[in-house]
Amino acid sequence: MIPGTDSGGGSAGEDDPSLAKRVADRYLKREVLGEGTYGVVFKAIDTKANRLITGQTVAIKKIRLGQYKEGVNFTALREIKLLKELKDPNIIELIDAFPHKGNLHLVFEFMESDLEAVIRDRNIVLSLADTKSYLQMTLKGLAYCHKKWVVHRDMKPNNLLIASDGQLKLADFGLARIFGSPDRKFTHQVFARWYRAPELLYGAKQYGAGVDVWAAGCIFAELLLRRPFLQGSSDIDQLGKIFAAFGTPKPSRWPDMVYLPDYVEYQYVPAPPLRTLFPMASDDALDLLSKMFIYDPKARITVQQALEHRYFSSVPAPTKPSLLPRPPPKGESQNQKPSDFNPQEGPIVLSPQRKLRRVTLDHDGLAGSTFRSEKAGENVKEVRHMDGTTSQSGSMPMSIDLGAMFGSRPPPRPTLNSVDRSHLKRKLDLDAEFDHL
Ligand SMILES: Nc1ncnc2c1ncn2[C@@H]1O[C@H](COP(=O)(O)OP(=O)(O)OP(=O)(O)O)[C@@H](O)[C@H]1O
Repeated sequence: MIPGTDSGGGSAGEDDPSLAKRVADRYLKREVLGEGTYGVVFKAIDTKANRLITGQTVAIKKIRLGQYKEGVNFTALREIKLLKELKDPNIIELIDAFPHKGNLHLVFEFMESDLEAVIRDRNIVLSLADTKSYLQMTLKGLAYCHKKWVVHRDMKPNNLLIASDGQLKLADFGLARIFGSPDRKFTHQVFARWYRAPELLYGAKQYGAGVDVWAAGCIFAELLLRRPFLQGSSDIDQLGKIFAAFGTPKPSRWPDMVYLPDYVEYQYVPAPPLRTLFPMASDDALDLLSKMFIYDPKARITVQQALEHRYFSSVPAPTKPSLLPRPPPKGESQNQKPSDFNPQEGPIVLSPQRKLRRVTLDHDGLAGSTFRSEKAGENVKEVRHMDGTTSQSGSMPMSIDLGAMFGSRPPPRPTLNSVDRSHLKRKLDLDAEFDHL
């Protein structure tokens, strides 16, 4: 137990404000590391890690409680206590959690880098053994949590953090469940869609560990391709991209599909050979990928089965974590990511006519019309069809041109600098606020 905090099993300072202040005093705030879906993250020094070690670097995620104020004390803190009990080499350790000044502070072990930085770093060459190692650590972390009945639901490469010893650790476990589905208007969530399983995209309310397997499959694919695999610009487009890659599912292949809340029928397209999408992958890698991308979540491979797949026992053996190639630690390269996002680049939207209810024009300076999907209320710039035509509503072509889907260079991820300067402003404001801790 942490000195100066309660010993009764509750989160530190949960019901005693002076105790919360004492806990907050324990952490010396350093720079802002970034801002995510749930709040801003700071680097901090733990001045009282334990009697022997002081000055341990930690990362503190400060979660704005605003909208959760009513319910967070009981449900969320109880869930967070459960997260504190998750201890595994491939799970980021939640060291402490305490409320302070209306915010919830989650204290994590500090991590030097993340998998997104590895994938994006063009100076890094990833061998087959390196890819195998990163995937294996991802699956091991998932296997531990699934055994404890915790589903991540928000797996993506920037949630896979990398420690100084090369160990990959899953972060943000359980936060989606505790704090609800994040608001998709945040840029972060736009990317989360690329890793979302088809059952989630079809609006499944009840889902299982299979959503994490699908996301891990997307991450595996991204490691092989060195770019995000299925980059949908809306939920509808995401399903279109998935079906273009793996063929439109027939109800015989996924019987529960037609009962999902947002189910719509897509025109049938056959699956191209997987090998055409991953020309460099080994046969074992392709076999595992195909099992992680099975449509019916009940038939999809489990994480444990994936770990036992022959891909992991065949040569080459996974690289030892300490020998894995890594980008420079945070701070050295973090803020120098090139901005290559082009907001003028319209997404390709493949959407069944039935999905469309309303199409509005907007005039915010970016080219094209605004597409509003009935399901998610998402606005998408310009509806551009596979044949190069554009339209505002109605008769959308149902043909899928794989060349258009996979041939062209995908739009790169936006960076903070290029798309959302207001985030930066908010970060700085919060930075000042944290000084009062
Ligand atoms: N334990 C940690 N150690 C070091 N840096 C961290 C840690 N946790 C988060 N960060 C960094 O803080 C920033 C914000 O992280 P956060 O997890 O809140 O959002 P994100 O991963 O960027 O997006 P999302 O919330 O959508 O997952 C990121 O740059 C992330 O790498």
